[in-house]
Amino acid sequence: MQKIIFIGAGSMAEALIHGWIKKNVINPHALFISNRSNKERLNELVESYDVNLLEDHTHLRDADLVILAMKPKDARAAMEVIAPHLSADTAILSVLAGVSIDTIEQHLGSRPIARVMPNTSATIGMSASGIAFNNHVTDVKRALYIQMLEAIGIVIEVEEEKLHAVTALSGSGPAYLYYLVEAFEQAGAEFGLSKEIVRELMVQTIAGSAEMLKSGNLEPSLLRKKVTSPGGTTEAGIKALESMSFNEAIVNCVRSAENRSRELAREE
Ligand SMILES: NC(=O)C1=CN([C@@H]2O[C@H](COP(=O)(O)OP(=O)(O)OC[C@H]3O[C@@H](n4cnc5c(N)ncnc54)[C@H](OP(=O)(O)O)[C@@H]3O)[C@@H](O)[C@H]2O)C=CC1
Ligand SMILES: O=C(O)[C@@H]1CCC=N1
Repeated sequence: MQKIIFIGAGSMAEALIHGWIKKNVINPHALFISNRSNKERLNELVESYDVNLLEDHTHLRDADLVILAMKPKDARAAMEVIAPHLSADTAILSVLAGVSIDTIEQHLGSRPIARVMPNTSATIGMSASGIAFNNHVTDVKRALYIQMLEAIGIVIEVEEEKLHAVTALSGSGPAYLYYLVEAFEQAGAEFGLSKEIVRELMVQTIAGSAEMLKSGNLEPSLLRKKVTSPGGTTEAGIKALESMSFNEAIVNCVRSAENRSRELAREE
């Protein structure tokens, strides 16, 4: 593709740009970026990635793909600005949480639309992405978009309705895990371990556990059992988690995020 235009140049847009350039999936010169007003941010990205500034919206006319990467609350205003400049068949790829394909079609007309829910690990090519398409996306384009996303992580095609859950799980998921590491660092400090030491130990523990889950086909409950010596330290720790309704807390976390995604869809 010769011309991919980002409408929105924040955290998620940069994660995609960084990952695609780092993995040589897309030539930086094929990427054009725009945002609402933060020119300094645009200049920073042009400097960092050698991408192009979208000079004005007339350049949207010959775009191969337009990527919507603004916050859901800003989507309506953004789409109203770009709508007049799109060609009839310009494809849209939206990373917006909650905002449905139907809503995008209401603002941008009937056209090929893909909804993707990636996460910021796209930065290092380790995203977990859910994707859904409308029926105007040809099989060739579906394969192309999936290939672009597979270059920066895993991609799972789902029904659009399931993207609420995907957003709540893997879209927001990195933040839950970062929060967990913050708690481990806080706990380690009580025993005189520096943040750096705890960080190194726990990052390796998380990475190793992830690899154990990926490499074997053992259930997490069995892997957990293999760690939990009867009457040992792990059992004591798990009991403390159970006493604080840890499992319920995680389920409620995901429920709340999934519900928020549905609210975002209604707010549009
Ligand atoms: N962050 C994440 O981990 C993930 C985010 N997402 C989704 O990605 C989208 C962006 O999130 P995130 O990158 O975190 O948000 P940021 O706040 O970091 O970035 C939002 C960007 O949108 C721009 N913007 C706002 N209004 C307009 C407009 N009218 N026209 C053009 N650009 C506009 C902002 O420009 P300016 O700064 O000039 O106002 C900014 O560049 C959201 O919809 C979110 O749901 C999806 C998966 C993961
Ligand atoms: O917090 C949010 O709404 C966005 C979508 C998933 C991750 N960040």
